[in-house]
Amino acid sequence: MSSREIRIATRKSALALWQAEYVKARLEQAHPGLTVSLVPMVSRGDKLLDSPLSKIGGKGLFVKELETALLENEADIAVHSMKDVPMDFPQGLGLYCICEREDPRDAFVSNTYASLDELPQGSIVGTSSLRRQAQLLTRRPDLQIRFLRGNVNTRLAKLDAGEYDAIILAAAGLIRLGFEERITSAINVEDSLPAGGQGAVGIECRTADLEIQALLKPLDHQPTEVRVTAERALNKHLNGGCQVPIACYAVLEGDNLWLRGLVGDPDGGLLLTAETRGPQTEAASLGVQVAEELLAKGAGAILQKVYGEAGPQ
Ligand SMILES: NCc1[nH]cc(CCC(=O)O)c1CC(=O)O
Repeated sequence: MSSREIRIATRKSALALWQAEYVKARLEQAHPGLTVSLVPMVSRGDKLLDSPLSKIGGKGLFVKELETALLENEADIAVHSMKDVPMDFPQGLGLYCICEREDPRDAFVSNTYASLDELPQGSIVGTSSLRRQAQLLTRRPDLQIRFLRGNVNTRLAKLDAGEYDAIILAAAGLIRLGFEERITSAINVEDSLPAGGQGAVGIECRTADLEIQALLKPLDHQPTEVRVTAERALNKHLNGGCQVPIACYAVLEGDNLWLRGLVGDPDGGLLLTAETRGPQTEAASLGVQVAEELLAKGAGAILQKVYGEAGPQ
């Protein structure tokens, strides 16, 4: 079995390559003698880095090429940031492994100010996440949110060029790429509830490839999988992806899961929240439950407004 080669389809961004190398190292460590190689490819999302993703078809753009490579047997597994993985998989593919979660929080990064609270009135903050924007503007209606996209290195370079007073990034991406010291302050989940799956890496492969699925088993992290399952169930019920103002975050309390969800108006001023606690064996239904509560509070109207502008993913 270990004489088999595993080919990892990956995007070429620094973070994607880091994640693919991480999975390669973990697989080689778990299975001495196994050969693991990287198959780097350019996704449509990477070619369109400067346009608002919400206007060019959503996050799915980053995974489609990788999935095609799996289906055409040009690669065996694809490594993804869980927060970018669409809820549904093409026929013949599925998610078979979720690795241990890195810090799930959003990070405040500034060369001038120590924290969100210290930003002067009217400061310019870079993010292109409607989820971050909705939460920031609700807390600080005075801030000016400016569009910021590109990979992690590009975003930091734009901050350093003086285009923004501060930017918000996922702490996990910064930590993985060795930029932990650029995190000026991590933002409490109470102040910026993360995106579903943020900080977790997942592995997709062919449903029929039981041999690969067995090889992936040692990389699976059960607590992370349970948490991300609840978060993704919430997102799925709201038809959401990363490019919608939906946040959700689950933590384990013994055998119980505590799931918090939020839908916010990107223009600020309105954050709908809901939460529940229940047995971790019910992760998916807890997600649906919180999503239903958000809908009952009026989340549908906010999402309709966003989808109306961008189209559902
Ligand atoms: N949206 C892009 C993206 N996808 C995953 C990460 C970071 C790491 C992660 O969440 O695993 C990022 C960058 C960011 O949001 O700052």
